[in-house]
Amino acid sequence: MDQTRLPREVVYRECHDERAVWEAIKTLQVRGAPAIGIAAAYGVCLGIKSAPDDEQAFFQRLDEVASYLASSRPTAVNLFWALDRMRRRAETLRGQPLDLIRKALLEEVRAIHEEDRALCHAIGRWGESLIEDRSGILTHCNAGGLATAEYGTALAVIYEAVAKGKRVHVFADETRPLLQGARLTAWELKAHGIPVTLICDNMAAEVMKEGKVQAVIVGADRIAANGDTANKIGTYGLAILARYHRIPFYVAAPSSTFDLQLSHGGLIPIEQRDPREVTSPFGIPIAPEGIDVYNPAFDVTPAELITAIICEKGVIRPVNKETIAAILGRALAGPERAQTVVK
Ligand SMILES: CSC[C@H]1O[C@H](OP(=O)(O)O)[C@H](O)[C@@H]1O
Repeated sequence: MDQTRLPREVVYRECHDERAVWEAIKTLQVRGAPAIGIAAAYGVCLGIKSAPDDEQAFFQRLDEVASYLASSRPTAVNLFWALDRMRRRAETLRGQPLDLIRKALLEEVRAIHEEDRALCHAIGRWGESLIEDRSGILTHCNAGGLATAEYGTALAVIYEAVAKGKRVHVFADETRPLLQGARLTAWELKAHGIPVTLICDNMAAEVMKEGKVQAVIVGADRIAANGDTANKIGTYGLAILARYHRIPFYVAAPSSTFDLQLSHGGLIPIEQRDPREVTSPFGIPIAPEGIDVYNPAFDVTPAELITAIICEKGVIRPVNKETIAAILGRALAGPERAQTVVK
C-alpha cells in the first residue's frame, strides 16, 4: 500500500526489483520501522533473482543488494536487523544450489513477516494491562498496522485494550511535516471504529493540561542499550510534557527495534530529510522561497523520561540497560558501532 496516497486513496504498488523497494522506503510509500525491515528483506529476494549462477558472484550480488537497501533510511534499526538476518541465513547455505538459497531466503523473509504479526499482538497483550478503562491516550506519528506486518505497536496496545472492553479515546497528533498522524493514524483508528480526535502537534500540551490524556503511547525506530529511544520528531517534546503533567509515557516496540550495540541515544543516526517536506508539504508552498530549513525526521527521548517500554517479551520498567538485558536476555552493548552523532 502506497502510504503517501492515504487517506484519500488506497493504492497498491508492485515492486519488481530492489530499486523500486529502495524508492518506496525512501519516499515513505512503505514506512514504520518493522515494515521497512520486512520490505527491505523482500527487496533482497527481488535483487538476487537476477544474480549470476556462480556462487561467488551470487554472494557478491547479495551483498550489493543488501548494502543498497541499507542506504534507503538510516534511523530505523529494523531495516539493518532484517538485512543482517537475510545475510546470515544465506551464509548458512554456502555450497548449496543457488536456487535452493533463493527459496530459503524467500522462506526467511516470510518468517520475518509472520513473526512480526505475532510480535505486534504480543505487544498489544502486554501493553493492554497498562491502560485504564475510560482513558484518553495520546499518540504521535503512526505506529499502527501500517507501520508493521499488522496491528502495530503503540496502536496494538489500544486495539487490545478496546478488545478487552476498555473505553479509550485517542488523541492523534497530526505529526508535521509528513502528517503520519493526520493521514495514517486517524485513518486507521477511524476505520477500526476507535474514538479518535485529531490535534495539531502544538495542542498536545493543552489537552494534557485539560486532563484529557491519561497515557501517552508511541512507537520507536531505534532503542539504545540504556533505553534512550529514537522516534518521530516531536516525541521528545511529548515526553517532557508528559513528565510535567505526571502522565505515564510508554514506548511500544518489538525486540528487533533494540540496538544493544549502541550504549546511548546520542549514537543513533538521525535522518535529515528534504527541506521541501517543511516548506512545501504535498506541493503547496507555505514558506518563503530559499528559507533555511532544519528537518530531522526523528529525535531521541532519554530513558529517564520513559515510564516503560512494552515489547513482545514483556514490560520493561524502570527503563535501563539492566532491565532491558534481563527482558531481552541478550548481551549488552559491544563496541559502540556508530560514531557519536553530533547534532
Ligand atoms: C512501529 S514503528 C513506527 C515508527 O516509525 C515512524 O517513522 P516513519 O513514519 O518516518 O517511518 C515513527 O517514528 C513511528 O513511531
